This record gives sequence, C-alpha cells and structure tokens, in this order.
Amino acid sequence: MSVIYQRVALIGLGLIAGSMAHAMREQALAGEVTGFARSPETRAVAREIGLCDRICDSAAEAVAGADLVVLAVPVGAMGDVMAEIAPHLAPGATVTDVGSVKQSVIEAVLPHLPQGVHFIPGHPLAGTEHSGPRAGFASLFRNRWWLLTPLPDTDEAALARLDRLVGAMGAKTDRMDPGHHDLVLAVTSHAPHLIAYTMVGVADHLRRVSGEEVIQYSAAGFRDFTRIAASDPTMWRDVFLHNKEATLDILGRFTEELFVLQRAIRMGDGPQLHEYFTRTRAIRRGIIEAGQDTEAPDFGRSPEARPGE
Ligand SMILES: NC(=O)c1ccc[n+]([C@@H]2O[C@H](COP(=O)([O-])OP(=O)(O)OC[C@H]3O[C@@H](n4cnc5c(N)ncnc54)[C@H](O)[C@@H]3O)[C@@H](O)[C@H]2O)c1
Ligand SMILES: O=C(O)C(=O)C[C@]1(C(=O)O)C=C[C@@H](O)C=C1
Repeated sequence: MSVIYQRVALIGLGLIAGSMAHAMREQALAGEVTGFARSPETRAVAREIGLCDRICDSAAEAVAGADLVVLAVPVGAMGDVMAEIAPHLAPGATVTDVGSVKQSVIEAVLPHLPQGVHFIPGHPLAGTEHSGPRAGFASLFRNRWWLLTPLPDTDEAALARLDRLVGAMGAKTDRMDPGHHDLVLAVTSHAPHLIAYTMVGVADHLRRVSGEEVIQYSAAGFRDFTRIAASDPTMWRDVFLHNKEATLDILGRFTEELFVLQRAIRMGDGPQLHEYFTRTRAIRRGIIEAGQDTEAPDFGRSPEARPGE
C-alpha cells in the first residue's frame, strides 16, 4: 500500500484510535501518526507501547500540520475537542470522527469548523468490550462496515481520499444520511447494549437473593450479555444521551414486543412462540450468510465459505 496521508493526528487513544494506528502502520498508510489523549496516564502507556510515531502533550501540537485529524473520543466530548483544535488545523485538512452517533456529533463539531477545513463524519461498525490504549489491534476493521455520513457540501476529493484510507485498513465503506444512521444503529447496536446492561443488572440484583449461583451456572447466552455489558461506561453513557430519540423509539417498540411474548407464555400459546423464534432464527442465518459475523459457527453455509475445508 502507499501513503494516503502525510500526517494523521489521532485525538483520544483508545480502542478505535489504537486499532487505526496499528492498521495504518501495518499497511504503511501514513507518513507520520501523532497522538494525543487527555489523561497523562493514557499518554504514558501510548508512549510505552509505541502506539504512534509521536505522542504529544497537547491536542494543538498533535494536529499541527496534519492532513487528517481523527476525533476518537466519547461522543459527548467531540464538540469541546473540536473547539480546542480548531485554531491549530492546517488549511485544507480533513477532520473525521469515529463516534457511534452522527447527528449530535455533527451539531457539536460544525460551529467550530474553520473555513477551508473539511469535516467528514464516520463510524466503524467494529469494536470489542475493551477500551484504552492497549485495546487496539490492526485487524479490528477487516471486513467490517465503516459508514461515512458526508454533509451535502462535502468535498468529493476529500471524501474519496478518506474512503481510500478506510478501505486500506480492511473495512467496507458505505455512505448514509446521519439521521438515518442514528436510527439504524439504535436498532442494531444501541438498544441491544441497553438490553444487555439491563439483563446483567437483573442478574446482579438476583444474585443478592440467590447467592453465587447466577455466576457459577451462567449459561452461554448470559455470558454473551455480560461481555456486552462490560463495555466502557463513559462511551455508552454518551451514546444514549446523544441518540436519545431514536433509542427511546426502539425501546418503546421492544417493550411492546416483549409484552406480546410475555402474554404468549402466560396463555401457553406455543405456536405463536414457535413462529416468532423461527422468524428470528432466519434473521441470524441471513447475517451469517451475508458474511457479517465472521466468528459465528456456520449454519449451513456453502462449503466454499468454510475456510480450511
Ligand atoms: N468501542 C467500540 O466498540 C466502538 C466502536 C465504534 C465506534 N466507537 C466510538 O469511538 C469513539 C472512541 O471509542 P473507544 O472505544 O476507542 O473509546 P476508549 O474509551 O477506548 O478511548 C477513548 C479515548 O478518548 C480519551 N478521551 C476522552 N475524553 C477526551 C477528551 N476530552 N480529550 C482527549 N481525549 C479524551 C480517553 O482518554 C481515551 O484515550 C467513541 O466516540 C465511540 O462511540 C466505539
Ligand atoms: O462487538 C462489540 O463489542 C460491539 O458492541 C461493537 C459495536 C456494535 O454494537 O456492534 C459497538 C458500538 C459501535 O459503535 C460499533 C460496534
């Protein structure tokens, strides 16, 4: 691969920025990568592990001369970070973000955007429950979607260049309207996280009644919930506070469906439960057939799709 940006500045040095740093280094996509995080401890770890070519002690220093700046902080911090770096951005630079919510980030960033600097919001649909500067790894984005939500006046050349970087890190790119993005993600990511947090909360509450059995005999389904519910509290607090309407809409629908199933159980309506679960199983199989879950066991995928056979 060849260098796509001469200098990339990563603001916030956690899972996503760290994975970008590793992926860009592996593929030699940037001439130099600088990094800044607010906490001195995070910067110290980032230096110790050589996460970037240069870790700076201020955001201003990190973005000076950068042709790409990546905002990789919790969504509630994006506006303040943009205000801080704005006077130090190079003319013609591109600023992107990786936030899990798009509309509120755009509203927070745009008022601070200097003339001649491009802002292209983005969101990699890839992550783990781990956070911090040690959590990143180069293959995180491989074969995952990275949605770009350009604004109506976005410069096409700047967009194509960012698209190229994201693709070179292994991701598949697509473009989406920011408001639509927030609704889709409320269904596929935000509401599911809240449900996992709640289920683990319920089990924790029960543990106080039933001793350690909830932990000792935790079944695979519940363990999956606990993985999700171990995700970073600051990040997820901000996601819910900044994608409020869409999340509440989906949770309202979720509650209605839950009542339907609850009633079917109470009434002993086996056919209704069976029909419902048959439909949901088809959705899972569709995701796997579309190659969206690379870690899942295969349910009847074609032999060509099974590596090593
Ligand atoms: N974790 C995921 O699964 C995932 C996936 C896709 C997108 N995202 C989004 O990416 C962004 C970063 O998430 P992450 O998982 O890398 O988080 P993380 O917690 O691993 O890292 C966040 C980093 O930002 C730093 N930070 C926080 N506030 C700051 C500020 N005001 N100024 C400078 N640095 C600051 C923290 O010190 C930390 O280094 C978030 O907006 C999140 O919504 C996360
Ligand atoms: O795999 C996980 O741990 C994730 O939850 C990653 C996940 C998701 O919901 O898919 C979480 C938040 C992001 O904004 C994007 C990806």
